[in-house]
Amino acid sequence: MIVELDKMTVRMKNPDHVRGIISSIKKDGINKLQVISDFDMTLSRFGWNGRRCPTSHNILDNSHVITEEGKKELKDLLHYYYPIEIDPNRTLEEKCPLMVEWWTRAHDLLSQQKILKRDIAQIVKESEVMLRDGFNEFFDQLHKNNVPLFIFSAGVGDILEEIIHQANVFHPNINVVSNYMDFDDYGILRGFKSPLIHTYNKNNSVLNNTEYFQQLSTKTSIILLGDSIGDLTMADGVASVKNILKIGFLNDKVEEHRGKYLESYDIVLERDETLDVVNGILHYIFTET
Ligand SMILES: Nc1ccn([C@@H]2O[C@H](COP(=O)(O)O)[C@@H](O)[C@H]2O)c(=O)n1
Repeated sequence: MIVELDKMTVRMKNPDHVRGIISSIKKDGINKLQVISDFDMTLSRFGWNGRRCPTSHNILDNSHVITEEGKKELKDLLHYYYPIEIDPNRTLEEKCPLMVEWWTRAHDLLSQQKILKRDIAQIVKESEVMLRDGFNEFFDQLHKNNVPLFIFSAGVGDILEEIIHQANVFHPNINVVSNYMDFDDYGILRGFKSPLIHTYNKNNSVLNNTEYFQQLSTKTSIILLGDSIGDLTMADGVASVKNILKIGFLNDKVEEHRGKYLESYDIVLERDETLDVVNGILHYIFTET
């Protein structure tokens, strides 16, 4: 029914279950659907031409406005904490305080760098960030069909919004919750607004009374897109979920993480830098039969 599900990059623990959820979403109709997605390494690419693409944090870290010493300190943090973030042998209880430590230290370093609000657009333009192939179709299909897209990101909100704007796909159906920069009256970065969102607290605890989801209480079918085990709780604020299809991009240390991802996500996309499968599913749901 969806040819993209036959791609070599697709793995499913229970293909019949997946087809069942997709059929239920289609049967319940477009009016009941919402998409909840992570940003970094989910809507943006993990790699291109054998090189890692930057996260929204990395875009700032590597930019011309950061001193050489600042760049080194930020890189040292990345090299220390990223392996912890993706370590399958550590528990969430172990990881959470360390993630808070990473984000806090990185945000403090960035806040000492005199970053100007007016430089953000240029910083993004000069970066190597790329949205996944097929992003135009993804954003446009959702917009055209009035399907809300909620982007829940532990990245930097100002940066990811600018990326989406520069790609000309920031449509009115999009809502973002992320870490936003706090600029003073002179437009100089002074800190980051709370609450701090890291990989493993993407749930109700950082959504203001889940006001957004309350407005969307009739949207009982969900397609969830993520690249980390932490992304699986992004839909926890939705009161009445009838159908949920969880699609996970497995980008890094694929063999080591495969088992856990197959247990957790309905569809696992291994080293797939495209949105082909998501677009195929959306196209099937949106096409009248
Ligand atoms: N200082 C930091 C902190 C985090 N990261 C990475 O950004 C990703 C953001 O999370 P999403 O929820 O948007 O996927 C996260 O996976 C961290 O690896 C960073 O690069 N620098």
